[in-house]
Amino acid sequence: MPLIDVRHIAKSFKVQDVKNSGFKNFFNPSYRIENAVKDISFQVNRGEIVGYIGPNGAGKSTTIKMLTGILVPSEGEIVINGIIPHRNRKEHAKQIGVVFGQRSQLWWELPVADSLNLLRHIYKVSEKDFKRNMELFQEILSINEFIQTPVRQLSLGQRMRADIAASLIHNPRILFLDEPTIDLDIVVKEKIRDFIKTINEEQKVTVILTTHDVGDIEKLCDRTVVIDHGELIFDGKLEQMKSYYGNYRTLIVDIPDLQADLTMKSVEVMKIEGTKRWLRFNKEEISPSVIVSQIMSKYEIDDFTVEEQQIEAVIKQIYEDSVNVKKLRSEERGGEPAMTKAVQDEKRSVSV
Ligand SMILES: Nc1ncnc2c1ncn2[C@@H]1O[C@H](COP(=O)(O)OP(=O)(O)OP(=O)(O)O)[C@@H](O)[C@H]1O
Repeated sequence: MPLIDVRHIAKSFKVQDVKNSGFKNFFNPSYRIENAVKDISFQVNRGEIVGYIGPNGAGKSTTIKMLTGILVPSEGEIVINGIIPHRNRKEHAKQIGVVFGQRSQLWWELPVADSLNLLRHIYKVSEKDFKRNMELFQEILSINEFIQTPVRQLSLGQRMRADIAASLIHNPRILFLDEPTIDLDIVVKEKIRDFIKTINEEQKVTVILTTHDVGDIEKLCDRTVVIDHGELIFDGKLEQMKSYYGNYRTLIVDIPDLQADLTMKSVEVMKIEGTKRWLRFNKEEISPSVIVSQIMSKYEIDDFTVEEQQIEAVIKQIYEDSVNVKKLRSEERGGEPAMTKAVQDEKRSVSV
């Protein structure tokens, strides 16, 4: 049985229509329904680290809030280790740790040590477990450097380390992290990644994290779930994602004629820098040699290279809600769940 079972959840918000929010409509405001999450299902097994990613406004935080019991799904059902989060918040709180990157759960005026001590009493953590956890927090997060400092005086990196420690003080089985490395420098990012990896490997803590950082995904996530406009568009291993989105390549051509018009079917001009142009194409639809010969029939080419699709580029495209993602959603999925498509791709061992 999966540890986290999410079935057909949806979440809608009623929001006031800003277009009609003038004085005339003051006494009679109009509303629209914002469907933040639409029919999302996935399961997570114990010990997995899942990257939950997608462009801004895709519905990531809304999902995390439903998983933690903060929000009640408008439709569908979530069962986590036998508990329905919003129905049994108290019991659920004991089994989860939560970190929202942009908000602290610590007491602003208190030194970190006092906050951790308070949480220890709230959750009734034994002396032995508390001591062991504090040693681990020091070993990987170097928490002693700022343990006596009031939270309001911490740097963002220190605050995040303190928040992560606080979320794990009660040895939860599951950790939800919403943008845990946002705006942090690379040294702190690495510390946090090491820490997540350690608690996952040594204590089998299951982790779901949302992030905009490709490094977090590459270093931590066995599996990625991608959502866009509130819908699940991919669920699988990073490598599967590469082959799923991997039909795209970039041809970099150097054309001295700055006015050259490279409008072509199945080719998209992604970037222009001086005489260089980056042309993205689907290798199933057109080959680079055909593109080059079409260009050469009109213009002189000084140089050209074909770039392989890097995983960073794939993820970047997803974050940027690129044409690529939209195209796959509308043309290739044809209503079929993305996960099925990815698994089929793997079975067919589609080459990248
Ligand atoms: N409380 C709310 N009331 C109304 N609309 C909301 C509320 N919370 C989220 N939304 C809307 O739901 C959609 C999804 O928001 P959500 O914060 O879940 O996205 P996200 O993927 O976490 O985005 P980001 O990466 O920018 O944080 C957005 O259009 C957002 O404006």
